[in-house]
Amino acid sequence: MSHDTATPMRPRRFLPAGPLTGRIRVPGDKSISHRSIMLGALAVGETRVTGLLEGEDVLSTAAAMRAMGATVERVGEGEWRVHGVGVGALLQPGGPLDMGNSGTSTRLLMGLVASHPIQVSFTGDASLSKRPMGRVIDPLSEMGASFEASEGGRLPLIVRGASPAVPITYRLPVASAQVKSAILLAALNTPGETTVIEPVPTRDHSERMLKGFGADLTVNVEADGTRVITIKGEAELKPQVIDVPGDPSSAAFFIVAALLVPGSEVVIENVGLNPTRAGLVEVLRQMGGRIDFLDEREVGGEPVADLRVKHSRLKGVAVDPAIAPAMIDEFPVLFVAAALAEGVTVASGLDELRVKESDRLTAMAVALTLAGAQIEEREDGLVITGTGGAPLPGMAEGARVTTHLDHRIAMSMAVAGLASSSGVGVDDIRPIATSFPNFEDLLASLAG
Ligand SMILES: O=C(O)C1=C[C@@H](OP(=O)(O)O)[C@@H](O)[C@H](O)C1
Ligand SMILES: C=C(OP(=O)(O)O)C(=O)O
Repeated sequence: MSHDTATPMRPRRFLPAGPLTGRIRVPGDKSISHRSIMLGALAVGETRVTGLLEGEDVLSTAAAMRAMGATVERVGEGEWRVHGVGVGALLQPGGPLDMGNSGTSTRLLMGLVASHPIQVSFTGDASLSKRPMGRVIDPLSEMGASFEASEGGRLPLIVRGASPAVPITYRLPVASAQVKSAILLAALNTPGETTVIEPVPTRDHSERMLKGFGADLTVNVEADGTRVITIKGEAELKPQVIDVPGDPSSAAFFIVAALLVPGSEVVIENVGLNPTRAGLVEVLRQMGGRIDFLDEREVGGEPVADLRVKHSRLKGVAVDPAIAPAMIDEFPVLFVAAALAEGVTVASGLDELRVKESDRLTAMAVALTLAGAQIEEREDGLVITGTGGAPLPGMAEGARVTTHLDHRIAMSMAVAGLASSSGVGVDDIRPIATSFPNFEDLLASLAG
């Protein structure tokens, strides 16, 4: 769904809150939800999914897989059934695929299409149309696919799949799970063995799920931590039953809100804690955040726990750049936590944040400054001097921060509003529905 034309902007002011208390459950993990539908659509037979995130990004993936021949049906809240067409049997869609705001849908589906004998045109909203696709065009071209992209390798673009595609060995030049996954998905319908070399580990849901669906995939970790992922092509995927764990990237907003608002104590149930995703909790604990894991268990092949979070006095830290991939989507809300900590937080090595739904370094530097925080923007990160626990001043009535069609900026600044003296105005909360449709309801339930 595209926000730029479909409905008018929805501004909202987020006011200071009293203690946040209670138990909540956040929606299913967005990365795992996308992959459940894509892999289900390639398996022959019925894949059953519970806990699927019904956000706009995942609905874009569902619509695209339907357009390419799969049956993708909602049978209840978060409960979906997918009947796949089989690897190699995707159909040419009748028209362009609208990817809305979703980078994951676009890049992973470009990979799938690249090794099928079809031609597909991809479009997206104003935010997605600014994001770089060259990073997937390069390896997929080596595999034999051809592309007609807009200037700078951007959407709208056309992919012409290769049949047969050519297996490659590719060393990732950027730490990106989307690029890795695009190549692995293309490899499913490519004869021979395709190898992706990952010098810096990124989220490994594709590897876990491809193995779960029966693909022949191996991961070797070298002495320096480099991961070498090899997958055999012309795979036959078997349908699965998948229970999607709660999204740690969505839980992040409530973790930080509970840490910042005095008197808060919140339990967030069923949060995915895959080590390639759990960086935020580690950094917040280093800052002095009181976050306990209750009832640690496994859901859908992923580690999960209930998180108990209590208001805490946070201290600034130098964030180790090596942890960035394990919390890449959580930096905007970490910056909010840092703005109320005691002392200075330095976050660096974050060039990738400039090519997300917005330039998240500039967007957060500008927004937090408007809310009264002390921020220095650097080329690859931010330096934030915290208030020492005092609320942010907030903003005058009628003033609004710009979210640039970026859900994570909107939700991060909502949290800043709760932890402010006079509230924070957000210019547009529509994008929140891309990843977290019931964010406002859960916030209201905790604020009593
Ligand atoms: O593979 C995925 O599901 C994702 C990978 C990350 O993107 P990059 O691969 O661009 O880092 C992340 O930011 C995005 O929200 C989801
Ligand atoms: C970067 C994100 O998503 P995507 O790349 O799928 O648009 C995100 O959800 O923060």
